[in-house]
Amino acid sequence: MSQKKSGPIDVAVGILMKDNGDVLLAQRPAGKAYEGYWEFPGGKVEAGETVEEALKREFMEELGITVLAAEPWCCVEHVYPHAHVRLHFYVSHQWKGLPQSREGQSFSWQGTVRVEPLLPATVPLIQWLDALRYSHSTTETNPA
Ligand SMILES: Nc1nc2c([nH]c(=O)n2[C@H]2C[C@H](O)[C@@H](COP(=O)(O)OP(=O)(O)OP(=O)(O)O)O2)c(=O)[nH]1
Repeated sequence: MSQKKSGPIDVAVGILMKDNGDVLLAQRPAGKAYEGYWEFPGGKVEAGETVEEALKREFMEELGITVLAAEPWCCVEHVYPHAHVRLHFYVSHQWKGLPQSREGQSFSWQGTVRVEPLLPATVPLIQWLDALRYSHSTTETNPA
């Protein structure tokens, strides 16, 4: 008999932020729930992985990017018709590589976020981003 995991599914989500405050968004590919919606890149944490390991794996798989450092930012739970998710948002100012579309998705660097629709659980995060932008020191170097 197959066993279904009860409780929320953990998802690692990364916000790459340039020194000018732009953040990278991705469009969900065809065939996934909420296809065509915009989100921050990331994906489900697999068994035996930490959230940070999942984040690094997803960024390499989806974008070909090496995340060099990322800070946990906030955690949001949301119940969709398809899943109950617990989203672990990380912010990274340090990464290596340029985003490549390895799974056919579109990407966009956004200052004021204008892409839509956004995944419902991600919408509130957009307002909170401004606080982050203003708190980040602009003295750090950004390789991307
Ligand atoms: N990556 C990401 N997922 C989000 C965000 N907001 C949000 O509600 N989610 C939800 C949508 C999905 O239900 C879940 C992510 O699961 P997913 O199916 O995209 O993950 P995955 O890439 O591991 O996909 P798969 O291997 O199962 O195909 O988290 C967000 O900003 N980024």
